[in-house]
Amino acid sequence: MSKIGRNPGGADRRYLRRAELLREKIEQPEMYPFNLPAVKELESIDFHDRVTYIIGENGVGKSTLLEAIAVAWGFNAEGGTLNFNFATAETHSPLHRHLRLIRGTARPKDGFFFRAESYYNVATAIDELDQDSEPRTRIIDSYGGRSLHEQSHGEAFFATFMHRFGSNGLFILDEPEAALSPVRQLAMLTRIHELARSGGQFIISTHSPLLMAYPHCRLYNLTAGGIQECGLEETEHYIVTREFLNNREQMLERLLNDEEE
Ligand SMILES: Nc1ncnc2c1ncn2[C@@H]1O[C@H](COP(=O)(O)OP(=O)(O)OP(=O)(O)O)[C@@H](O)[C@H]1O
Repeated sequence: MSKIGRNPGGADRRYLRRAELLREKIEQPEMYPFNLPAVKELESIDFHDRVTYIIGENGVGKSTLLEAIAVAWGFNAEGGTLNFNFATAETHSPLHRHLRLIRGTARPKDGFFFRAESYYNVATAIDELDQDSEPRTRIIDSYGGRSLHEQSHGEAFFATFMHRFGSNGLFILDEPEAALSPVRQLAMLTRIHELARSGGQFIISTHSPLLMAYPHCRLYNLTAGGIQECGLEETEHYIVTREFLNNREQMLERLLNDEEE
């Protein structure tokens, strides 16, 4: 079992310090989500005061872990702020009931659980809540004023990060790069920096080597062997991307193994 590194000494500005798995209460360890390799090996995970990245192969359990942390904190399983409580499908795992969250002394003033896969449902929930409300109390105004459904996926995601995310917030983001161009991903790094400097704490699951490049961070790699802390340049995402950009011709030749047509 792995016990993930503690934060070094100094002032602790984290809202969420640690998540611990309460293994003794698990009744069916052979069932999802307890049978996921990353969960099997998890004991506790310490969060960075600015950004904690959760990375790993498709299907390793990143969304499951992030969702459990978000739900244990009080967020809606399908995403949004702490005020959202809609549910289009009850598909979230019971992992949150087996997590103990160790909170900091400071309380966040803002927060958002963003998950790319169900952001459509958040957009619908906002439209519905705004349908009968006074113009001056419209929720969408805090997202930039334009229905998220009337924007492209990338525009809607980006409007949320730029307008809705505020100071002193806890932000849990599951694959926020899903619809963002490389330029927007870089702009998102700037936004993360602004928010982190004004008291924001982020937990981000991502496949993007651009988005995982924020330097004030802790990066955890979920693998079949458990969870390992690593540096950006040790990640497969960084290594494979660099290899490809530096040796595109050779890699394509190997990948496509072209025969005369
Ligand atoms: N409700 C469920 N019941 C059973 N298995 C599930 C359920 N939801 C997800 N899984 C399985 O659990 C594993 C982890 O899924 P999860 O979505 O957490 O992976 P991920 O690391 O976020 O993947 P990706 O990078 O593709 O988003 C997958 O093999 C998936 O098929």
